[in-house]
Amino acid sequence: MAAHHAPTMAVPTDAQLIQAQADLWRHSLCYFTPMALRCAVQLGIPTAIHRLGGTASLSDLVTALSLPPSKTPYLGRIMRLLVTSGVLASHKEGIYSLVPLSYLLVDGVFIDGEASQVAIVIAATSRHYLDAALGLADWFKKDVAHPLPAPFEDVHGVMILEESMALLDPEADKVIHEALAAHDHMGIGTILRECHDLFKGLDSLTDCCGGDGTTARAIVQAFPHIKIHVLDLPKVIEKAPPSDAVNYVAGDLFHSIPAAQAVMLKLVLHFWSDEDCINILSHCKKAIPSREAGGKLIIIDIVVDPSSSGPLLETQLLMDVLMLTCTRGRQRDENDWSSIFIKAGFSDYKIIKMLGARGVIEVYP
Ligand SMILES: C[S@@+](CC[C@H](N)C(=O)[O-])C[C@H]1O[C@@H](n2cnc3c(N)ncnc32)[C@H](O)[C@@H]1O
Ligand SMILES: COc1c(-c2ccc(O)c(O)c2)oc2cc(O)cc(O)c2c1=O
Repeated sequence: MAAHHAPTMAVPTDAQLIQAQADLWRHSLCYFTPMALRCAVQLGIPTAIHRLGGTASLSDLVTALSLPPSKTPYLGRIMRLLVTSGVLASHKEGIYSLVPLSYLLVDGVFIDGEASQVAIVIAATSRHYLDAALGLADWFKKDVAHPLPAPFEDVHGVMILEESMALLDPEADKVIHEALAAHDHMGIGTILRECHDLFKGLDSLTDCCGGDGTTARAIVQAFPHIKIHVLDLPKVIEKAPPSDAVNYVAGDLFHSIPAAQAVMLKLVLHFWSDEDCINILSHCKKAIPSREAGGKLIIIDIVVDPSSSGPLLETQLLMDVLMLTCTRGRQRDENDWSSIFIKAGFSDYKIIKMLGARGVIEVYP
């Protein structure tokens, strides 16, 4: 006879049902917020508000953006959603202004030498990402052999950031690379200001997977005596802007990492599986001297704080599901980090600072 289990939850009250229905609508429809954001960015609304002196009415925007005046009330409805979700501000009815988030979406605004973050919005709301996310349930049902392809690969037949993506859809590939650069480049200025001691006393540093050297050039500008090697794939190094300040090395981090007093992995490990990370970290260990000689790894990556709550944790978890959907990597909490450091042969680590969703970690041999 089947066992009867007591219901785990009492039947909701009418008040709870009314609230639950509203919450369900919000959870099912909240994807319209990024869609409204995409629409605003594609129309150029943040740039128009900035050029209009920081505030704009609906009719100012319609004129500045050459939209048909008949669309004014519809634009007002999109703007209302963007104000409610904190993307724009409206201190006076019908007058809109920028907040720091929308300031990041103004054309021609440079923060720490980096251009706007528009590409992040365009890539994250693009058909390729949405198709991959729509394929999640099918992906879960498939029992695929190791290495497990990400849903993005499952749906599109190529891994994100893989060269063949450019053959499949050159425009999408360009947007994804621009999003990667926008995501990764922003923040080195803050790191240099907030974690000055991180690089103090170093005579050499390898920026492992340092891309086109943007981060390395910022570090060497602040610490001119540090000799910096930038390791990345040959196709990336070939296109890097020439610089006397950094030594570009075309190679593969799974094979060899240029020796230095410290090796930095900034926004690299979240792309890779635990197994790959342990392999990468073991190579890094061979590239640095002992702790006594000042050897260390510098890891800048998300450190999920499961004990926190609110928008920061939600951001970290959304970034984790982005990684699940598009890569073979994941975002890690302190226990996850500690476990891969130990498995790669390191003796100790210290989380130097949390900068928003990201953490700055020193790892010692
Ligand atoms: C997420 S980006 C790193 C961002 C960069 N550290 C920064 O802070 O701007 C990842 C980089 O890893 C590089 N990469 C991927 N596979 C690699 C490999 N096997 N060896 C070396 N570099 C690799 C990519 O070309 C890309 O530039
Ligand atoms: C291109 O992928 C996107 C990343 C990303 C992927 C892999 C990495 O190793 C990274 O360091 C970054 O990150 C973001 C972050 C966003 O907020 C929005 C995005 O669209 C993306 C990417 O598309």
